[in-house]
Amino acid sequence: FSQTLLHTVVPPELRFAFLKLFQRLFNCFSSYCYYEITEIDGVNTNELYNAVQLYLSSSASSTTAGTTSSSNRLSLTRGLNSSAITFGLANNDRLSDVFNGVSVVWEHNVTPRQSQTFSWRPLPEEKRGFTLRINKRDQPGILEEYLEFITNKAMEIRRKNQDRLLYTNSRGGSLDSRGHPWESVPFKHPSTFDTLAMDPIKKREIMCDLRDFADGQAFYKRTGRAWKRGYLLYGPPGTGKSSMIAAMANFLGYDIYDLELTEVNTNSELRKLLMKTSSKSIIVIEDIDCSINLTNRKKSNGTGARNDSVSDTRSGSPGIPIPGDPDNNNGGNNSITLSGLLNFTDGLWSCCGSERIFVFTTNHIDKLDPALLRSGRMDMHIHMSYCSFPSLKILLKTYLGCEPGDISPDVSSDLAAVIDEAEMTPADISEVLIKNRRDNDKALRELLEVLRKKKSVNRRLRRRRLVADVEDEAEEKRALDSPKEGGGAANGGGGDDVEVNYKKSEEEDNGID
Ligand SMILES: Nc1ncnc2c1ncn2[C@@H]1O[C@H](COP(=O)(O)OP(=O)(O)OP(=O)(O)O)[C@@H](O)[C@H]1O
Ligand SMILES: [Mg+2]
Repeated sequence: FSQTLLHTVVPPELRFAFLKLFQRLFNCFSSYCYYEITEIDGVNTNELYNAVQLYLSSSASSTTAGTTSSSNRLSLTRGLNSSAITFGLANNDRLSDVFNGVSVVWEHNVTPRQSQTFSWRPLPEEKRGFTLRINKRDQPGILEEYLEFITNKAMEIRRKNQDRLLYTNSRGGSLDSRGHPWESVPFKHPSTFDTLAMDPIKKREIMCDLRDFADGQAFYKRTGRAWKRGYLLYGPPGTGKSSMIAAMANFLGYDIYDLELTEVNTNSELRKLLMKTSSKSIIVIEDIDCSINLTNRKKSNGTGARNDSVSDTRSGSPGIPIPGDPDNNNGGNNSITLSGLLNFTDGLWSCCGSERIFVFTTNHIDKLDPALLRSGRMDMHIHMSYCSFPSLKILLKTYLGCEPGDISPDVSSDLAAVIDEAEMTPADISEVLIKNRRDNDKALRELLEVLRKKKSVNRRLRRRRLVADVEDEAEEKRALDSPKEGGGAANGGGGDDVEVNYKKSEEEDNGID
């Protein structure tokens, strides 16, 4: 009505000035402030617009129950790499929100773009934006805090909606068209802490540790520590180390960077890879003992003068330069070193992002340099062990749907009696269960049989090892005593030992089997 009046009464040349005056008057008497957040800011996409859209989508989805939206028409979208559908305000719809006790109103404005002005990239046909209305008396205190809250919330929603990504550096040092050294695929591993077979107490401890880490921003800031954490997973093949990493990523909603160390040529390449990782991610180096030679940090450049206090003195392995050694400048080396790796996890560069978890896995913890194992470097050492009875119960539930009450007490106690000595990995046991998953009784029978067989094989092996050890010991004694008189007595003693141990273990075996 006002516009029609304006057009009829005011001559065209005065209209603009009149409109401005009217707006000023309106602003003087209005008790609200209005903020425009447009989709395109000049030629760039306005990140704040996307954040507001996502934030309002979470409120809008709850308005289907009719709480704050002024209409019941919502737009639905599904983004790239996302399995979730987001709700949004439809064109020119309004939504009220309350933050820290202050009410605000959002309006989504969509108007056709009038004429296609010159631009380096095609602009959308519609002009989109949000208008935020805040009461003038509330505005000074709330605005900044509210927008930061929206940005953080949007990030959280984006992470929750977006499928995890699995990155790899398997292209070697080459970069993709965007100059990125990592390649990514959607990460769809279904392993979770529910399906992971391990001691429930240990599992809860790990989950609490991860939760504390993810919620610990204030703690890490207060204590002056970099917001990162290291886990070393060790144990025989097939005990669930990789499954644990997938479960961690799914639990926290983090991406995974699977670092193939054999594809990295230099320390600086390693640093570049680190710089290109994002926050909220798990950086994984699998089978770290096989990736590079990480054993000896003794000087290798021929001088032999200096020995690092944490070095492993095993002989035979080629040396790795010592960090900070003036004779041995790592920066110029064209190979990756242990010090480079330690800087990667621990040094100043490791803090170029935040909220990151480092996970190393190995089948042979004894092969690792003590420097890697030192506390503070790998914060938690997690032993993935052979299947125990509590772990077996989880596998039976996952694969056969058997609750503990579904298994007869006899079978249950038979399984409990053999499982530890059978030393079977969860991977081996799951194979037996998968094969017989259509018939629970058959699966349990076969499992018991396999476990018993494995147990007696283990016993025989142990017995043989014991005999061999005692014989070796006796042999050594004989060699030492041979120049002296009376060596025969020592020999005789050693021989008796063998006999006694042999008999004892045979009796044990017969008794149980
Ligand atoms: N603890 C476990 N809980 C549930 N499933 C497991 C567990 N351990 C192994 N599995 C099963 O066995 C398969 C192999 O396990 P996984 O790859 O996690 O073992 P790993 O310890 O990483 O072995 P490797 O040392 O050879 O890399 C998985 O697909 C998984 O289904
Ligand atoms: Mg693995």
